[in-house]
Amino acid sequence: MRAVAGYIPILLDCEGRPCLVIGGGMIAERKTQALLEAKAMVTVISPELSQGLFTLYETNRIMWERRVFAGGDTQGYWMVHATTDQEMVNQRIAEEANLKGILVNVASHTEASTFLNPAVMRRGRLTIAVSTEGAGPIVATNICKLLNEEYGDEYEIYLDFLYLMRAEIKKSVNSPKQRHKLLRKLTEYPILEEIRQGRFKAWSETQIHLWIAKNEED
Ligand SMILES: C[C@@]1(CC(=O)O)c2cc3[nH]c(cc4nc(cc5[nH]c(cc(n2)[C@H]1CCC(=O)O)[C@@](C)(CC(=O)O)[C@@H]5CCC(=O)O)C(CC(=O)O)=C4CCC(=O)O)c(CCC(=O)O)c3CC(=O)O
Ligand SMILES: NC(=O)C1=CN([C@@H]2O[C@H](COP(=O)(O)OP(=O)(O)OC[C@H]3O[C@@H](n4cnc5c(N)ncnc54)[C@H](O)[C@@H]3O)[C@@H](O)[C@H]2O)C=CC1
Repeated sequence: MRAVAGYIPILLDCEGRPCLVIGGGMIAERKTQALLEAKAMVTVISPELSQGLFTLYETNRIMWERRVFAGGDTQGYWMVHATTDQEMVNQRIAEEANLKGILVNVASHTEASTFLNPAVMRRGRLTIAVSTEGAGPIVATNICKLLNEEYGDEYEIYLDFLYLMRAEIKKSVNSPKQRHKLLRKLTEYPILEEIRQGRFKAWSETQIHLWIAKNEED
């Protein structure tokens, strides 16, 4: 058994990157959907496709090579998902990708993967990813459902506000020490409460600069 906590959670920028999904069933469809949401360029290799994948192919959202996996197929890809129902094939895909240093996820065999897909919940700029390191994917999904109730729509508005303020502070305050002070102060400001109570109005540019000027002096 693998020791626990052997993974580093990271967020990957997949935009425009060539990703390969091998297999065309429901699991391939789920992994493809996630890749498309992250704006990846997806190719599927499989003799057949699920209805959902076929629709994506017909609408030119993915490329499809209608055949079984062959040695060398992973060449040139940035990331690979092995999702066939043939464990031996999935293992071969993993070995090949590993030799080439390509990120690989094996749906049928956690230990053969170089990365795992956590359960995910999103609220605008907030992403919460939950992993059980493969022990219980359904438990991970259930924890996400609980978090989904805890972190409501107010976080979307709140993080958009923080994003804007952070960008302004980075632009107009040169000293790193001052920037840190301001960014810390900003998170102490009761914006979330204001949003929850329906009292929050987006700050104008003048308001933002006044706040920066006032808090820089303190
Ligand atoms: C290691 C990991 C690798 C990976 O796929 O990245 C993995 C591995 C395996 N899953 C298996 C089974 C199931 N997985 C799900 C569901 C999900 N699985 C996901 C992730 C992960 N699954 C990664 C670790 C996550 C973590 O850290 O906890 C989710 C969270 C995200 C996603 O898939 O993107 C997604 C939620 C979908 C959603 O929320 O919609 C269901 C339920 C369902 O499908 O409804 C079942 C059936 C019930 C059961 O078996 O528990 C099997 C056995 C296969 C077999 O029996 O042959 C293996 C292989 C093994 O155990 O070795
Ligand atoms: N990680 C996860 O979240 C989960 C993983 N699984 C695992 O994922 C596997 C796939 O699940 P499903 O999509 O439901 O299976 P499925 O049977 O619906 O789809 C398998 C697909 O692989 C294709 N295929 C078979 N041999 C191939 C080859 N040599 N080359 C290319 N494509 C090939 C088939 O044509 C089919 O499209 C399961 O066998 C299971 O081990 C299952 C549930 C959840």
